[in-house]
Amino acid sequence: MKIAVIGGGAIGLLVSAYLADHAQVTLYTRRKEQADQVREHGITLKRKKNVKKVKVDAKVLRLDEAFVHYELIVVAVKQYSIKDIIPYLMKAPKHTSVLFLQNGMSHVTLAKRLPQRTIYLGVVEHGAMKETDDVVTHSGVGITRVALFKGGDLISFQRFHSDVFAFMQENDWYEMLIQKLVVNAVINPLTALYRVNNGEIIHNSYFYKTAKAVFNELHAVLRLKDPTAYWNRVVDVCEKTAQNHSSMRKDLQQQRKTEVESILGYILEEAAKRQINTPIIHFVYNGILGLEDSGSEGR
Ligand SMILES: NC(=O)C1=CN([C@@H]2O[C@H](COP(=O)(O)OP(=O)(O)OC[C@H]3O[C@@H](n4cnc5c(N)ncnc54)[C@H](OP(=O)(O)O)[C@@H]3O)[C@@H](O)[C@H]2O)C=CC1
Ligand SMILES: CC(C)(CO)C(=O)C(=O)O
Repeated sequence: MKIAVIGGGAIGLLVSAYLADHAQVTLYTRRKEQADQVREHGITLKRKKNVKKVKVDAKVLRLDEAFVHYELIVVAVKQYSIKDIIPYLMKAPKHTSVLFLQNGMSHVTLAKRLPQRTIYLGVVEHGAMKETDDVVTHSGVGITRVALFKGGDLISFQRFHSDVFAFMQENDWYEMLIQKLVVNAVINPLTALYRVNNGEIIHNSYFYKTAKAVFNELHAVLRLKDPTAYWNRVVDVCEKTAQNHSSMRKDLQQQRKTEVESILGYILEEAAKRQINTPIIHFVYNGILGLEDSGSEGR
């Protein structure tokens, strides 16, 4: 089986390295230097004390790429880069399946426009850190959940399964994405604003109150079926990743754009449609955009 992975960031490198055990993987990068590096040296995958070099082909993503030989294209760029990838996917064959692996919700609208018959949405519960263009650290072992978004179910993701890189097939893509969205909407912006590790959100009683207030607004907007279960999931992720910096905190520390638009921005759009007041989410959202704009967290 031939698989194309678009985006040589933390998740693109991680997924390419693990899928290469089961398939012929080509990584499509934005920069030529990275494609050359990966083609020449492979991907170095680090997990605890294990270091493994994996051979993976790599190319620069170009508009004349037709993706004709691939059964699956995995999209592993950030939410805000998806719009740049769409023109490439529009040219890919209709019979090639596409899997999106983003946090947040904005990609769902864009995915609807694609000509491909089969589209999957995925949620990555691993932690990954890109060290250099060809080195990735698997910093937290979790699972990857995959749900069919449209079309006939053509790929069994179980075939890519391994002990430390497991896949779980889900039935309801919306429920799967919303579960992750709620976790990211509470933890990521607050840890980034307060400049704390994930655990502090529940261990500091003042931050806990704000987290609960954000959650209550999320619940009002999304009308969560079982709010206690959703809240318990937020607490559980804070416990399990207590020492970690959230991705939004890291993005601000490194003066990069965050994914706040596709996380809180999505919630605010839904709130506006349903005419629900969400002052706390507005406050947090503007705080993140303000920090992004001033680049002040990096100092
Ligand atoms: N990292 C993690 O632990 C987790 C991440 N996720 C989600 O996975 C998604 C990807 O995140 P992550 O891998 O961390 O992000 P990164 O920022 O590490 O990687 C994004 C990659 O996309 C590449 N890219 C951007 N535009 C293009 C383009 N036009 N063509 C080809 N490549 C392009 C970038 O290239 P360049 O380097 O040249 O800019 C970069 O290598 C996000 O939605 C994130 O929320 C989910 C769970 C965990
Ligand atoms: C689960 C969590 C909050 C872990 O840090 C995450 O997905 C992120 O940081 O984006």
